[in-house]
Amino acid sequence: TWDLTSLRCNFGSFCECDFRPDLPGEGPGLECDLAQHLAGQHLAKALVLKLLKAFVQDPAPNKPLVLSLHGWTGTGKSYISSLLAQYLFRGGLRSPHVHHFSPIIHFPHPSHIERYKKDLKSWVQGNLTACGRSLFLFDEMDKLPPGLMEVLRPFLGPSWVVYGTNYRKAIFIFISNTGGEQINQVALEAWRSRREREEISLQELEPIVSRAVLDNPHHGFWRSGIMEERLLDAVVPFLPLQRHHVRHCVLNELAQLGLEAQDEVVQAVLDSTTFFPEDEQLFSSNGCKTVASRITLFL
Ligand SMILES: Nc1ncnc2c1ncn2[C@@H]1O[C@H](COP(=O)(O)OP(=O)(O)OP(=O)(O)O)[C@@H](O)[C@H]1O
Repeated sequence: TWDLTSLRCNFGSFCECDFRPDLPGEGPGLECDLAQHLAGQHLAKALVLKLLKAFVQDPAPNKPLVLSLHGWTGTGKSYISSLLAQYLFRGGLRSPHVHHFSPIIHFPHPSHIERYKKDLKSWVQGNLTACGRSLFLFDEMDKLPPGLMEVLRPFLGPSWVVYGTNYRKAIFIFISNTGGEQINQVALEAWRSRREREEISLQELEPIVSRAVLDNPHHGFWRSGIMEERLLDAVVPFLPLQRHHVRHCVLNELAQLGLEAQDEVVQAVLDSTTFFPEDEQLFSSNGCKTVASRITLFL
């Protein structure tokens, strides 16, 4: 049987599939959701919104949008990615045009690297042929078998157009903890010298994070040429979360459960959170990662 959508998709570069971007600042939309719910990430929020708006408004982008998210555990990298999927694609993470790769699930055996390479390449190519507006999410980039990511390089640049499908409309997001310790150090030094957290700039973090990636042989970009050829549109740093950010996460979670903010619950979650460094007790050891599960203990 003929599927009309895929027929249109195969023959036209206009195919937008499930792509329904909803980004603007007023009313519901990604910007509003991030403003309300994303705690403590002024750089990531501004950068992602700016790049995404420009990309989505461009009917013929000259390369795919390629973002690499970096930061300590539980600081919102997966969270922002799932919101992005939700506000770009009907069905969000469950849309058939949103593809999520996790090393443990998809690439568990380093000895199968050649097969993974072949499969990944044909998977990306096949899906981009079906829909130029696809989102590819790669989690835990620092746990991938070495060499795998080099098959993606041709898809991330400006010149990959095949069979009338515009490969340059895709979005690639890469997530890792690489650079997290370095970002934490900058945030700690800022705090120690009484600088506002919001004064920390991308210009100061970007080279530090890029260096950490280039120096990490376990990161998927290692020797892939992706960094060297400047195929990333942005390195997006996530700052470590402080006590008041964790509090924000607790309030988000309670609202999500349809519950009023209860001081005892907020306090109990904060009391059970561990902070570092030892002396200052400033940043949450696992960000907001275990907030949801701990809340249920105190309700
Ligand atoms: N900055 C934040 N603002 C609001 N909520 C957050 C933030 N960071 C984390 N959370 C909450 O904590 C949960 C876990 O965070 P998330 O999975 O995004 O962490 P991560 O940065 O991807 O961590 P990891 O590096 O361990 O994968 C999210 O689903 C979200 O509910």
